[in-house]
Amino acid sequence: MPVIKLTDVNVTFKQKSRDIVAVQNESLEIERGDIYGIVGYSGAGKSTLVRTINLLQKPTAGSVLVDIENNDHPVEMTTLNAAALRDKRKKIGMIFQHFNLMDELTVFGNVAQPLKHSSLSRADKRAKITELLALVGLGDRADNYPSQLSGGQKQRVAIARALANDPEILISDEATSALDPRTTNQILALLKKLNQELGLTIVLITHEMQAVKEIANKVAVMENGHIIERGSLLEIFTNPQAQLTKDFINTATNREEALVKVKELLVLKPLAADEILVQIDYVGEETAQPLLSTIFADFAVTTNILYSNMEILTNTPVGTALAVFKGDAAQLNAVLLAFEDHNVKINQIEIQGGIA
Ligand SMILES: Nc1ncnc2c1ncn2[C@@H]1O[C@H](COP(=O)(O)OP(=O)(O)OP(=O)(O)O)[C@@H](O)[C@H]1O
Repeated sequence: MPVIKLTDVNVTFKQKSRDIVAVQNESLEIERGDIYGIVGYSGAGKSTLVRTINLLQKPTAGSVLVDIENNDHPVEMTTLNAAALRDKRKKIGMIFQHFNLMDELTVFGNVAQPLKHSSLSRADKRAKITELLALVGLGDRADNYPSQLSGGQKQRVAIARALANDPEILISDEATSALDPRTTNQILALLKKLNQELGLTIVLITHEMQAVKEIANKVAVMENGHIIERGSLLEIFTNPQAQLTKDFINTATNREEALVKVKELLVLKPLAADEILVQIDYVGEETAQPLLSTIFADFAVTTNILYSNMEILTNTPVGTALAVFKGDAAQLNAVLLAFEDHNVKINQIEIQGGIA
């Protein structure tokens, strides 16, 4: 049983002049322990869809099942009364782009907020807050005020606050969008640690595919209120279908940029008649590298690698290389077939103004 199951969720905002359909009959299942990235440009409907999970946004239609207790008895959130909903929401923490801390409270006071009505004793609350601050790396900042903290530290306070009631699910709504790249990576690393150590399910709303690539194991891409593509991180990165998905991936890798540069280079210094430019895409280190290392011995084809990049996505190496192969036509053809036989994607790339 997934921990979150949205079915045919529709959210329509009634405006004076027209209705805005922010989410159009979308369904989404999130498994316990997932870090599920929801990617899309501003206005795609990401926040609206995800906010239906804790009913911060009431769907116009559809079902929102959440199985917080992990007992295969999910709760239909849309049917809960106010008290029951408050109770469930405690188990769904949230963090935001602008942290939403209370400036007049100390770090300790901010993290204490969600525990105001908890049945814990004063001493237990204090111990809990101290433990949470240590967990997010702010053990020595309890008495500071938000104005004394950097953006990354503020987000850590917000994370500690979101964890105060031991949630099962954490919704991160553009939580790293206001941070610089280094701080972003630190916050993402913290989220990953919480996912691994606490078993926290994380829903990561973002317009940055880079963030998704760092920590998510699943991805949904949204556009105009629809999920236009979804899958494992590996599937989405290695075999994107929609143009929008491809665009997002290009922003998170420098593949496209490398190709443009290599093409420019080869216009200036054209390929010889016995040379071809190829793009090699592979998944898993056992695939392309052994082939590349024996091309000369096997086919008398020489290789000049102009660009090569490998990333680890959910523990699997995913690589791209741009290379010039040089040899006689029959041998070049044999090389291309050998790569395909080993499930390595290889494409010959045409160079405008050159012979390829
Ligand atoms: N309370 C609201 N009233 C009216 N329209 C709304 C409301 N909330 C969102 N919308 C509209 O719904 C659409 C989806 O917005 P949503 O915030 O879900 O997008 P998003 O993908 O999360 O983008 P962003 O990252 O900019 O918030 C937009 O057209 C937005 O203007």
